[in-house]
Amino acid sequence: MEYVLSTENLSKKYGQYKALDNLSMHVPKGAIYGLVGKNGAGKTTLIRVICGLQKPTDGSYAIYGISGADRAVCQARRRMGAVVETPSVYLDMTAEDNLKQQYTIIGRPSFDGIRELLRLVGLENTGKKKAKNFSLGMRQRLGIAIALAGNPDFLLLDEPVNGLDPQGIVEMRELILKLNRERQITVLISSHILDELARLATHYGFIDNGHLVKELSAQELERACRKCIRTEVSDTRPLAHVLDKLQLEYAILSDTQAEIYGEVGVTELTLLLAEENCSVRSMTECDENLESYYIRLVGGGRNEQTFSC
Ligand SMILES: Nc1ncnc2c1ncn2[C@@H]1O[C@H](COP(=O)(O)OP(=O)(O)OP(=O)(O)O)[C@@H](O)[C@H]1O
Repeated sequence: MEYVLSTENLSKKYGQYKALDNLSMHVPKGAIYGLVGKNGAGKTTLIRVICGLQKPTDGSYAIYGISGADRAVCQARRRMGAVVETPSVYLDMTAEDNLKQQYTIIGRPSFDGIRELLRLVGLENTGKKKAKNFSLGMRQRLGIAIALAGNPDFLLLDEPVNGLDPQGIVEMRELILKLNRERQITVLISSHILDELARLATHYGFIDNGHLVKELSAQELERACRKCIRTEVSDTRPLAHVLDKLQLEYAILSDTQAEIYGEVGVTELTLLLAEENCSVRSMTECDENLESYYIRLVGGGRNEQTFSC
């Protein structure tokens, strides 16, 4: 698999405090990678290191396969755009003038493409309105337009929906999806708003105390969060027989334990098992979502409801 960004045991210390602790992650090309972590987990620090705003204390990272320690990483960074913390927007300028300013800073030879960029982020009708009079959502989208000025194919967004109203959140989501699907831009989004990430992300990295606790694709997460009934019986052989008859999907975990997927009629199953002289010791419904999965990973309980049999 081709990775736009990979890190290997990346560490960043502030004095004795480890903001990043042996963090290893991999962002595949074309992904929308959700970097999930609570406040202070190290998300912004990671993005700042990748952007070259801070030096790592230890470990390594590579952008498009080019090591962060290599001089050529500056070239690789030209393919990156980022909005870190608050977007860097000139508040006394219009959206168009902000983009002209950015074009000049990065040395683009003409202002061609600015109208298109404004259209892309939904700011084409803001005319003479200055950025200081924009809503937070408009300012965020202007920040993204500025980050897109250099035509990057990798975009890093630090908490892009923080503080946005529901309308702003929907607009941001549509913009990110459009950039990813229509312009093939790989996106890394840091967030702790899990519901929103779940609508976008194709891959996830869960960060806690500066360490990447788990990395997986959306499909793998879906499988891990699959609704199931965890069942303990006297013997899983008759259970398997009954489940085959009922055409239910299942996984045998041990001689006495199994997971059953899909809609299970608990009473019917218990009666059929009784006919096979198989007794049910317990049935536990497991129904996870991104939030409960995350809480289980970084400590806390699992979303479970137990039926006593
Ligand atoms: N310049 C700094 N000096 C000392 N400590 C810092 C510095 N920058 C960040 N930290 C600490 O490093 C830890 C990680 O901070 P970071 O901003 O990366 O977290 P985060 O996951 O982005 O959190 P949030 O969601 O609140 O922005 C925090 O405990 C923070 O206090």
